[in-house]
Amino acid sequence: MSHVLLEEKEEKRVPLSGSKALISSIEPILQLQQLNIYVQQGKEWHTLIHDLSLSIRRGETLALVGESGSGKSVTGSAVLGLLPNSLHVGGGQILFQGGDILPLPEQMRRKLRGKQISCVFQDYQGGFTPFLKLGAQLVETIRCHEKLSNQEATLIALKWIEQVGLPAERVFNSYPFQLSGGQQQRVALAAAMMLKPALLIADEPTTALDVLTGERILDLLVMLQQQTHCAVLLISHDLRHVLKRANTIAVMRHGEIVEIGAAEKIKSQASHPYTQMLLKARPSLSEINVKGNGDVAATQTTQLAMSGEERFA
Ligand SMILES: Nc1ncnc2c1ncn2[C@@H]1O[C@H](COP(=O)(O)OP(=O)(O)OP(=O)(O)O)[C@@H](O)[C@H]1O
Repeated sequence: MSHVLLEEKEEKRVPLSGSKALISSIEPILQLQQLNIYVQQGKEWHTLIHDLSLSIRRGETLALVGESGSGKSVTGSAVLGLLPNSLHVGGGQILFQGGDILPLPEQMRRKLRGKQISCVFQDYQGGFTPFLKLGAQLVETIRCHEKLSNQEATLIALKWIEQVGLPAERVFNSYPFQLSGGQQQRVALAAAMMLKPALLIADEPTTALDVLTGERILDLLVMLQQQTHCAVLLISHDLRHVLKRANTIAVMRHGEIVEIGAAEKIKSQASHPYTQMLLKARPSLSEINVKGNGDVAATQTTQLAMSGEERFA
């Protein structure tokens, strides 16, 4: 299918009212159908991802979880069209808004990335140029994809910095190193969402952050997703961390999905022993008592306004 067709479909998108009930009536934004990815070792190709199928609808979050090395990031990279040369998609389809994007030339995949399929990674610093002010970087990204003047792009960038809970003008005029990790991840989220993508791939967006900052970033991600109704592929090694934020959970092990289902069902009736093991793997944040001035329940702490590390000094 052509890129033009993808853009036509993009324009015909119907915004949802936020009701999860509406989700099922809309065609999937992303569908992976029996995806197979191989790695080259010497002269041989070995299977890394085997017959992986999943789908995410508009307004839905699917969490792809599993232990380190299970193939989550490779799957996300395949959707983004960013697989390294040593890895190769050897079968299956990646349907984006109904069309298989695997056969598209790199130039078209690049156009999709950032505009219609965006991403945030664990390494938020890697996403920014260290010696350029953040505002200039956001404006450049916007103008790369939209025919807008500098002034128009600046207004959008300022709006989105504010949207992620940061003081717009100050952050706009800051270098990345002048912000904390949590603040930089907020700006990375603004950058990922400001072009209103149909699909956001969030690959371990909280792993490099402390637990409470990570919780706030995930809450922010959910809030932005509800505003924009994009589909989210949330990649995490921590099942319990994503349970309450995802509609669907897909559990990966050794390159295969071993269990997939509604988050509530996975939580209460996980059938695969590996899923059950992940559920027992570590306590949820709500079960951790944070020691501070007296014991403070972590769930309460996350509801407090941005504080400490995240407050813009
Ligand atoms: N460029 C590469 N060349 C060869 N093998 C790779 C490459 N990238 C990843 N792999 C292999 O693919 C498998 C899946 O890696 P992947 O990064 O997707 O795991 P993951 O589930 O995302 O793990 P983590 O949670 O640690 O990021 C691993 O065995 C890894 O060694």
